[in-house]
Amino acid sequence: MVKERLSSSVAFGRAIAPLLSIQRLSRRIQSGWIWQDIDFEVWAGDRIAVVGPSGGGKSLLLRAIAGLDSVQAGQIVFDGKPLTQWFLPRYRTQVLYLHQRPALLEGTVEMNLRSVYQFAAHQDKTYDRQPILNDLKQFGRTDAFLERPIAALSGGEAQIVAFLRALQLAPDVLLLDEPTASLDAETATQLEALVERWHATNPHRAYLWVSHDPQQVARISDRQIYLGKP
Ligand SMILES: Nc1ncnc2c1ncn2[C@@H]1O[C@H](COP(=O)(O)OP(=O)(O)OP(=O)(O)O)[C@@H](O)[C@H]1O
Repeated sequence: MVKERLSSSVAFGRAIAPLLSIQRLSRRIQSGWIWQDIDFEVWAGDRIAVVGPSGGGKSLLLRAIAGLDSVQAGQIVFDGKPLTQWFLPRYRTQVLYLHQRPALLEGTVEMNLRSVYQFAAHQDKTYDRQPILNDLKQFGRTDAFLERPIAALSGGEAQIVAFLRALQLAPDVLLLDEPTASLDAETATQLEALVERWHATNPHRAYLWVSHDPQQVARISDRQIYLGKP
């Protein structure tokens, strides 16, 4: 069962076409349908929370939108073009999924930040240290943090690195899967601020954010997509 709650603030000043259109999307696993006939649109500027009980299929929805899992019916249209017609690595630079427990490579923080530029999909971009240093300041960290080995990072620090690695690529849409679930309140607030800054920098941007925390949902979203039993 999917319900969409719209706040009154999202109806005005919109672009003429949605960034993402989710059309009659359905996902089945061995035990049956997780969700069926999901329909909604993501417009430039949207801040959407994906909410509902555990097992409702929130992660599976984000993974499907990211093109990481296949679906049994329906389609996803991004920028006017069905996902099936997108070169997936290119699509995933623009619609970017962030795991709850991000995978980082062995080596230093900076090696991880640089590593994404090796991929063909990012070859039109170059690593820029200064904005990263500015962002790190927000987390109370200096240049020395870039030299830290990944193996020595806390879970929260690893999440910060994953965010910086993703945001430096300037995606259009972020798919955030409980990104602050394992963080202390201060780091969670800082990460929220980082996402808000990324979002506010360009009116073309939007995000879907899975959260179980009603207070966070109120802070970070204008609309909610509910997945689960009615
Ligand atoms: N790859 C998979 N194969 C089969 N079943 C899966 C797979 N991934 C998830 N599931 C099942 O699908 C259901 C929905 O999983 P999902 O992780 O999307 O839920 P969720 O709403 O994100 O839950 P939570 O809030 O606890 O993170 C769960 O019952 C889960 O066990």
